[in-house]
Amino acid sequence: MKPGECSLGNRLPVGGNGNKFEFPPQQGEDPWKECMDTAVQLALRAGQVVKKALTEEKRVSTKTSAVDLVTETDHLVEDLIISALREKFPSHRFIGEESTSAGSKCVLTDCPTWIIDPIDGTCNFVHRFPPVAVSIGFAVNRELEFGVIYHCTNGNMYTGRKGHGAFCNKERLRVTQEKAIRNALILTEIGPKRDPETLKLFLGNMEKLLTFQAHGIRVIGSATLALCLVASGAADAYYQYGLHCWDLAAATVIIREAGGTVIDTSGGPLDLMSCRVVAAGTMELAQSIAQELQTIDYGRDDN
Ligand SMILES: O=P([O-])([O-])O[C@@H]1[C@@H](O)[C@H](O)[C@@H](O)[C@H](O)[C@@H]1O
Ligand SMILES: [Mg+2]
Ligand SMILES: [Mg+2]
Repeated sequence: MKPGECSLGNRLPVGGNGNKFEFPPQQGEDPWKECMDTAVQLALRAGQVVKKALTEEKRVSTKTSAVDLVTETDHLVEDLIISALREKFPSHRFIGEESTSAGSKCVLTDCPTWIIDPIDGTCNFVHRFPPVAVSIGFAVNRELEFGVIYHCTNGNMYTGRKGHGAFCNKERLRVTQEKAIRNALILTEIGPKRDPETLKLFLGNMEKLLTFQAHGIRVIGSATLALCLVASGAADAYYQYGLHCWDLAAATVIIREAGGTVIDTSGGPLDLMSCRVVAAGTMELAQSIAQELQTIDYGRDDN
């Protein structure tokens, strides 16, 4: 099988260029429902492991900087999730935060691909600060199909499936309709770089939005949970430089299915691998924020 090609086991793609994933239309079939149900069960199972480990002693290491933390639980949970999925869906592909950090290629092809952050908010996890999540996203033909984000300490299960809405547990999620920075509650995250130039740009972006009389800016330590708060209407927008595809994949589906928009900081379409994002309940607010931001270069996940 050549890179980018993938087989469905007993289901071969129909027509197309052999690389695209097309299913024969089958009445009532919902090709990815089984995958999403599996993701929810795995997020719950992984979330219990994280919750138990939160209060225990941890061995902490660092990755790209002194504040970019990782623990043995991040690795254990990612291995748990990927091994269970690989057993059930052997033809699928996987992008995991810790596998990527260990050298695996971070490449999105047309194949069904799972995009996993085993612990989002590892710094919070190390400090026993509650916002900690397991995030599982899923894409086919490079299109995000569904996202599952489990809040490990309060038990909220956020789900979103393309064309089927977004939920927190059983409650439907809807974004706000706020269009102006001056009335908005905005969330962001700091990212792992702490050099003086980056800090100047990060604080400058915050200062710019505050001079536009934003009601407030909040940093909670978990990009995925902050994006879920936008999807639930508890905040109006989110922006960040320095997050990754595994922070974005699941949450992007959830926000879109809650009626929100997720775009690039340039104001153009979202580029999942670009390590940057603006998300909001309305396109007007997303664009207003994007045009005020100074870019902080974090490279790309797929480089
Ligand atoms: O590493 P992790 O805890 O999964 O994810 C974290 C993100 O949620 C956060 O937005 C970012 O600022 C941190 O640098 C880190 O990437
Ligand atoms: Mg993580
Ligand atoms: Mg993360």
